Amino acid sequence: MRLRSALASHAPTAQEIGRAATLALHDELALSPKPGLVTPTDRGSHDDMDAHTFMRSLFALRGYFVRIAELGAAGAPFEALEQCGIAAEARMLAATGGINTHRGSIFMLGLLCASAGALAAQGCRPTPALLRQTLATCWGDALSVRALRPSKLPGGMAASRLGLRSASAEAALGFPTLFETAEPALRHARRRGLPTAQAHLDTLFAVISVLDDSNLAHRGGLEGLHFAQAAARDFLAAGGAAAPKGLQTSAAIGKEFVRRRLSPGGAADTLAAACWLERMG
Ligand SMILES: CC(C)(COP(=O)(O)OP(=O)(O)OC[C@H]1O[C@@H](n2cnc3c(N)ncnc32)[C@H](O[C@H]2O[C@H](COP(=O)(O)OP(=O)(O)OP(=O)(O)O)[C@@H](O)[C@H]2O)[C@@H]1O)[C@@H](O)C(=O)NCCC(=O)NCCS
Ligand SMILES: Nc1ncnc2[nH]cnc12
Repeated sequence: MRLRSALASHAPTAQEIGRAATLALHDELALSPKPGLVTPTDRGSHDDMDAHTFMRSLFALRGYFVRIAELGAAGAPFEALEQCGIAAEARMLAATGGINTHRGSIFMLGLLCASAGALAAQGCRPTPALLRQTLATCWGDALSVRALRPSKLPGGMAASRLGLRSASAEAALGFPTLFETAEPALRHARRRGLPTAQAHLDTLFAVISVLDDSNLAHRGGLEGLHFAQAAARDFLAAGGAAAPKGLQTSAAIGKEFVRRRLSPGGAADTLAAACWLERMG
């Protein structure tokens, strides 16, 4: 077998899996402009964090993603993943001075890295279909039980109060928004030949248009969530980032998000997870 095809077909190591997660978090942070979210030049709807906060956070998490991939490869139970995730949250909070930058990504990307580790232990590459199947097979029951537990987080409590699908519920269903909306949107944008920033922006808006983002619900209630979802649908219906006035329209939506104090943190995490899937491809 030629070296190139052999390298292309090898299962990734825990180091490669974890490194891709750290790079994917940077892919998301680097996207600019982004509606209501932190970018290298803008705090969006946040007074308590900026790009430096996120950089300190993602550096603090680089060992976590490798470790949780190793746990997945070792067939660890959910409780071990949970303890690893909680320890990572503590390191995130220590690095950010107590600011919650990546709690959602610690959860979503952590579970994806664990699934990729479990697949690699079988010599398999982490395709979207195999990742979703592995997540359900290895930890689906525990995730379903977790989703029934009342949330202690502002977003999760808002999601529960408003009858929305929280991050835990999304995980228990095998991250449908990631695998059925974000990954296809990014793949389609690449096939259209869009440059990376436009491909990522269209993917982010595709996620905002369908996700029960508990950050939006916590900050703006159902009205705020539905406003954001409708704005995202209209943006994509008008041609998205590649439309003649795409970037101006995106900036105008961002201005209105900031006026309403809206921040789609869950959509940002889902974009990062889609970037990770692409890097693992
Ligand atoms: C695992 C948990 C985190 C799940 O708890 P819960 O189900 O209650 O989750 P949510 O509150 O619904 O969401 C938690 C974070 O996940 C992101 N998110 C939001 N909606 C969704 C969604 N529908 N699907 C997927 N992910 C979603 C979001 O995280 C991002 O936003 C945060 C930053 O934005 P900001 O507005 O600043 O957020 P806050 O600080 O909360 O608001 P302000 O005070 O500033 O106004 C940041 O976290 C981003 O990542 C949601 O915030 C929980 O059970 C848990 O912590 N478990 C322990 C760890 C564990 O079990 N790990 C398992 C193995 S890895
Ligand atoms: N860039 C960002 N801005 C605000 N919240 C986020 N959560 C994840 N990424 C984020």
